[in-house]
Amino acid sequence: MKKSPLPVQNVHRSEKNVAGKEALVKLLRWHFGHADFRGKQLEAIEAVVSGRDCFCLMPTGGGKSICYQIPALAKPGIVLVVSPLIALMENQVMDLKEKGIAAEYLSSTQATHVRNKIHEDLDSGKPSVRLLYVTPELIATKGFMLKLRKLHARGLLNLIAIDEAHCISSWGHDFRPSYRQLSTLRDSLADVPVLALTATAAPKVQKDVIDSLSLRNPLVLKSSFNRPNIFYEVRYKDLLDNAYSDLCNLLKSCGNICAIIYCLERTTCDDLSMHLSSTGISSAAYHAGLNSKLRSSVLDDWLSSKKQVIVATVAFGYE
Ligand SMILES: Nc1ncnc2c1ncn2[C@@H]1O[C@H](COP(=O)(O)OP(=O)(O)OP(=O)(O)O)[C@@H](O)[C@H]1O
Repeated sequence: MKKSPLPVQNVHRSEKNVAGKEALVKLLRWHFGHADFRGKQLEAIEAVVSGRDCFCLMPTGGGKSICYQIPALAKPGIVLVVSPLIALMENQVMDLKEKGIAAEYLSSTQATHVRNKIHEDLDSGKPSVRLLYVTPELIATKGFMLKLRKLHARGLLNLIAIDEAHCISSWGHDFRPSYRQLSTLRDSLADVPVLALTATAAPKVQKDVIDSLSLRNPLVLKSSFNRPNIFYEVRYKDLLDNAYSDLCNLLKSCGNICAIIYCLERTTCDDLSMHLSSTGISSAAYHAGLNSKLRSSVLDDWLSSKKQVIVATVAFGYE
């Protein structure tokens, strides 16, 4: 069943912080079913809803999306989300739509009629979309920037959220030249608050993100990277009689497993995967030496539990 948006108005006029918080928690519970905000989420949301720029460093899976999804529900207008991956945008938009939240993404992969419909909505007197996901490449086009300016002139642009903001920095591990173009957002849409989100902790990258996006007196939030639900154990390969058997025993002792084993080299992935399969653990290798069709079928098999273990290089996770 689709939920109708809660009629929360003036959350942004939260001189009384408590009332603002209550309304925001209500939105979180109603739309996402979470009991309360986690870590620095509320601080980030309150900052951007009040019009302040924010730089938010949170570990992977820390709950960054809520920091721009709740503001989209708390104020009339549109939140623009810049995201580096079309697959990521598709997933989030699908999830949001299932929750009854009006979200769309614009990408070159969409059919023309789908894109046209979104543009018609944006041009209409009262757009229904609350979250609009786009790639940095689209922001760099003159036509789309003009559209953003028009939305802004009509008072409809609430917030610009830049996901995976470290991609803007050439010091980062995922530098993406088109992210550099995002610096023009501040020139063209000067007073729209910007929320930069990343899980990359290097101080050089953080400074570069803040400078490149010309964030003004941003609230800088850094969450702890300690994940109490994750257990770490180090075993020294040199001290083991047979590292492969040790690994097999460990996997078998875990029962019904779903695992990723990272290796440094492609040949090790192939070799180890073959070894695991020979001992009855269903497994497949994943690395850049395999063509994209095969990689995606390995991924599907793992996601659908047809394969228990993926033995991968860092290619797994980048695509
Ligand atoms: N306040 C909350 N309470 C409970 N669960 C939450 C809360 N906020 C987010 N989550 C859940 O945490 C998970 C991770 O959230 P999300 O995908 O936004 O993280 P992320 O920081 O964007 O991760 P990534 O770095 O992978 O993009 C999701 O399953 C989400 O539903």
